[in-house]
Amino acid sequence: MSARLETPADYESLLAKYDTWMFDCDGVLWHGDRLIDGAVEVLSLLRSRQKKVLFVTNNATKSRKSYKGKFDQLGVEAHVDEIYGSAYAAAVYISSVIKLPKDKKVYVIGMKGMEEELRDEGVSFIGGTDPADCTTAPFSLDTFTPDPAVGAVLCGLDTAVTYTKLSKAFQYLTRADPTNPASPKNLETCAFLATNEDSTYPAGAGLLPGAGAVSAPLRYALGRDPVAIGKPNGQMLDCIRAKVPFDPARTIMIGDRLNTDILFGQNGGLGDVVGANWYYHRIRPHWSQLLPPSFPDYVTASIGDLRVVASE
Ligand SMILES: O=C(O)[C@H](O)[C@H](O)COP(=O)(O)O
Ligand SMILES: [Mg+2]
Repeated sequence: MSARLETPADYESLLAKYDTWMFDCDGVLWHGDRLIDGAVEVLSLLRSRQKKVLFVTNNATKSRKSYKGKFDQLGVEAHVDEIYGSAYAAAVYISSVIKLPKDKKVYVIGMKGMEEELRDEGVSFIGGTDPADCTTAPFSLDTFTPDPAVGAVLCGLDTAVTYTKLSKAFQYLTRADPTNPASPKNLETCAFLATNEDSTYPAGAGLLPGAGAVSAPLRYALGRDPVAIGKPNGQMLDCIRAKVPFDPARTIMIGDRLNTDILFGQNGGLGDVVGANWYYHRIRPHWSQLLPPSFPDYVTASIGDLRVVASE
């Protein structure tokens, strides 16, 4: 079971053990645009101790560059090569792992961040923030002409998700065999990808439906799950490793979700994982059946608690 971090000695022992500190963002560094108390001091303390600081977020609404803007706005020191989001990981996965042919496109259910990362990776896309897709007008198959170049659907957190977007994505994902959505022919013709599957995300005073809740209608209609690229998937760690050398045994992950952050740390063979701002998120039923409960090595109320070291 998890040990509670309490005394300066508890924190000093982690500082001695770990050179690289990976931080989840939503729910650990901030809630929406409200910074967690003490986050700035703790990050500068780690930098003063020559620690490598990395930010690893499943939030696909922003690109790494636009996240840098958010960090700047909040007065948090961060460099683009320290920031890894699921939009970036998904763009790299499409361009370098599944190697989507250059004449193919991605149909996007997502926001500007996903579009920026796909563009930066040279991946063509449609949908996303296109006003023709972000419409609440009724969707009609009679007037819809699918783009024959679409070879993948990528779904992430999209606060402007519409029935039109879901319907177009569903058409692309069942084009080869419309009578049997889950048929292997559909799988071969169009990849079903998700940046991440977080059921909720902490925004300001409470929780909102997360990326997993955006792709859920498609999962239900298709009768199959997407390939989820963000945490806990190792793809995120591969993206980091490609840019920043780190020793997993001397790396610690701090997160607020069992089935993404904690599992990501454990799957990646990281030294320890710490649950911060800790509340056991509801784990969607099918997760709890498929996965053994993963618990952090340590828990703390907030990353701000690490200040106890600085106050010595
Ligand atoms: O996509 C979502 O549901 C949220 O953006 C996600 O939960 C937040 O990502 P985090 O920074 O906690 O990994
Ligand atoms: Mg989080």
